[in-house]
Amino acid sequence: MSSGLGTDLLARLSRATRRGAGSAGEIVAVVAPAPVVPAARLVAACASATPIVLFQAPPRDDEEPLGIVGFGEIARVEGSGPERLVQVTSAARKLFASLREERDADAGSAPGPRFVGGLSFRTEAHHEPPWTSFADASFSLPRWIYVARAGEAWLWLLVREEDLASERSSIEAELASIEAAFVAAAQPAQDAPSHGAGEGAKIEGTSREAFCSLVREALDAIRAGEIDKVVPVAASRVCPTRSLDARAVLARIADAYAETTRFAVQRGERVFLGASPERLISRRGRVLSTDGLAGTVRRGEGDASLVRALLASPKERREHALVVESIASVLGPRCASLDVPETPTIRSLPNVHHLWTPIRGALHDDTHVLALVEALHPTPAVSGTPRDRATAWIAAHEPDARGWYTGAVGWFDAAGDGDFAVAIRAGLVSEDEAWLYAGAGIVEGSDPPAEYAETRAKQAPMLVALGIV
Ligand SMILES: C=C(O[C@@H]1C=C(C(=O)O)C=C[C@H]1O)C(=O)O
Repeated sequence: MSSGLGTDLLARLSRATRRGAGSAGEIVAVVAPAPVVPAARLVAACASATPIVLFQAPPRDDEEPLGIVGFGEIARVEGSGPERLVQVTSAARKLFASLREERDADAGSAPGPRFVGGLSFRTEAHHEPPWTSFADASFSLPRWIYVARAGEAWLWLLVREEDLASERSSIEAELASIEAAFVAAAQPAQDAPSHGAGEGAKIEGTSREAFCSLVREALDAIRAGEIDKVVPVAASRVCPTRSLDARAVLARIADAYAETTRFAVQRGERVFLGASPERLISRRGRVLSTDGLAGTVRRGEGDASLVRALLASPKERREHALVVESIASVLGPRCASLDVPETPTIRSLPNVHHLWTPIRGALHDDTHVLALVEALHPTPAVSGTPRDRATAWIAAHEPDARGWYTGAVGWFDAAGDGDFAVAIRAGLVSEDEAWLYAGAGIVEGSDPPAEYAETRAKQAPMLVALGIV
């Protein structure tokens, strides 16, 4: 590409290393302005640098969209068990302390290096297939970090001081392929004919009858007073008739669901990717925002009356209120002010409408975004109420491992700012299979076949991205 991004970044790296004290263990981070391109398409256009991570937030009324792409890894921090996020926070803090940021004047406002990754729904001693390569919590500090914000973008390159000489040629090769990817990503979207699962692809998994009987068991537990709400999840496995290209699937879901948070985390041969409408938490300094999102209707004919019925349904409103109350009770004590609208509005997506309560607050102190994730996750939107009993019900009754589905995916930086989305409307894609998931909130009055239909509607984004519907 003619922008000279590669030459520019390499020259900055050389200058930075000449300036530096060169202490072993130090990570040098250099940054240069980069072209603004759709983040998911940049991932799709760059096949060579792995693992990949992506976090692409939607434009919201008062905020600029933020696109983050990571290629490769300079470090990975992981945690397991109940302390998983404490472990991640402390390992990340050490890495941030060893990071030396070198910025020229034209990159003074570039958002700094950041970790991107996520966490599973619940902690496990060993994750079951297909989730074996996904730890309880796992975050990448990428070697290459593309950050786009407010019509500007930058590319960071992170190198360990002691590896500079030995890695120079591989860095140059990766940079050449990333430069080529910037050119390709700037072209108008083309629907590659090879993106999908192929003619005759099979889907196997939880049958309608099996899901309905799971819902009936949930209703029994609700009637017995054990729980008020629970969110069972069903899994399906797509067996393609040709090799799947996870990056192409990602580009497709990202284009089709631009109003959602698009994300991807690659571990080994598998990429967990999706388009989530639900924000778990976003923190900038002491300002936080989150979504109460629960209560769903499938879009269809007479859309306006479907919306009115959703807003008027006591059952959907109760299901929604349980989520909002729980979020407010977790965040209330941590906040100097918390704005929780009294009535929900509607969040409309191409496949479904949801009841939505956007919540904003001001923290008392500089609580790290990961501490907020720990406090909020899992919300009753993906587990139920009371939370511990609902989660225990899920562990005892759900037939398939949900892994990171209904966990959270996001990023955090050295200041403890970050954004996390609830990891839904997502699937786990590798060359030879794709696992899709969907859940539905069950409360008293839920109708099993209607809940099953709701899970089908929620799988639409992944099915479209896989070329199945
Ligand atoms: C569990 C899922 O979605 C959640 C459940 C919802 C509901 O039951 O109405 C709505 C939004 C999400 O919080 C899913 O998409 O798999």
